[in-house]
Amino acid sequence: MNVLETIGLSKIYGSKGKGIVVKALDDFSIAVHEGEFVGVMGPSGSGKTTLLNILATIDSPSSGQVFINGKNPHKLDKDKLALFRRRNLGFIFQDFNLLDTLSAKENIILPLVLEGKVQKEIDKRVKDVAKILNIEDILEKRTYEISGGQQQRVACARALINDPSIILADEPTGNLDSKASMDLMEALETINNKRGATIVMVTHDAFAASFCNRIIMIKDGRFFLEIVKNSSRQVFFKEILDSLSLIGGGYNETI
Ligand SMILES: Nc1ncnc2c1ncn2[C@@H]1O[C@H](COP(=O)(O)OP(=O)(O)OP(=O)(O)O)[C@@H](O)[C@H]1O
Repeated sequence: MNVLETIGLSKIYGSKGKGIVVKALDDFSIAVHEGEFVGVMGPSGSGKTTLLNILATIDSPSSGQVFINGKNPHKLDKDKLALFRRRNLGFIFQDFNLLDTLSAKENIILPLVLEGKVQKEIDKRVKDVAKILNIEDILEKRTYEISGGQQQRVACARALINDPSIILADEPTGNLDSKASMDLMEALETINNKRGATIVMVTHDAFAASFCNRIIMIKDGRFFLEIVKNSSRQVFFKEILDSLSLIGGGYNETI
């Protein structure tokens, strides 16, 4: 079953009258099945953030449609949309986006408190996700008392706690060192494998991308190519590097 489907998405910024028109997405269609871990890659300015913002319903498309679990969230009114997002989407951002006045645990349970869940249910869920993400020992700490890597794993726990239909991650390793990136990607891989979470992750990082099952490359707002992991992560990593050198746009210089 497709958890996510986009049909002919286009996004135009600016107005023709003012002479500045940018076509950030151009007839872009993808389908993501339940339980997939999909990476979105492409050169700077290719439309990745625009796509993620539209999927996250932060922005709306100029034309085309988005379906999440068969429903088009862009057609919902404000109240229904807030509920839809809380129940269907989990978010992981580059800069963690945790509230520093709250403890790690309080950050994680926020979506459940908003849903009015009972304490027993909340405690059980926190215990489960904390174990998967190896953050059991830091639950009572404030965000400024824990490392960046731990903060990002707390953010993952918050994204996962409501069992969303899909987790959207925007450059989740962007602010992490290589050890913390490795820990985070292993955690996302476990969430995907053991909990069957569907994840769509935008990344520049070929190493992080090698943990995905499938990579979609985007160039100038259009679908460019896709690669599917068929063997080991190491082989997939090499295939990703090869595709990035093909797509150009600055990737060639960094490889
Ligand atoms: N609010 C906006 N108004 C006008 N143009 C925009 C706006 N947001 C993005 N763009 C333009 O749309 C295009 C796609 O931008 P987008 O941020 O989606 O790319 P990206 O692939 O995420 O880039 P990066 O990897 O550098 O973050 C770019 O040409 C960008 O300048």
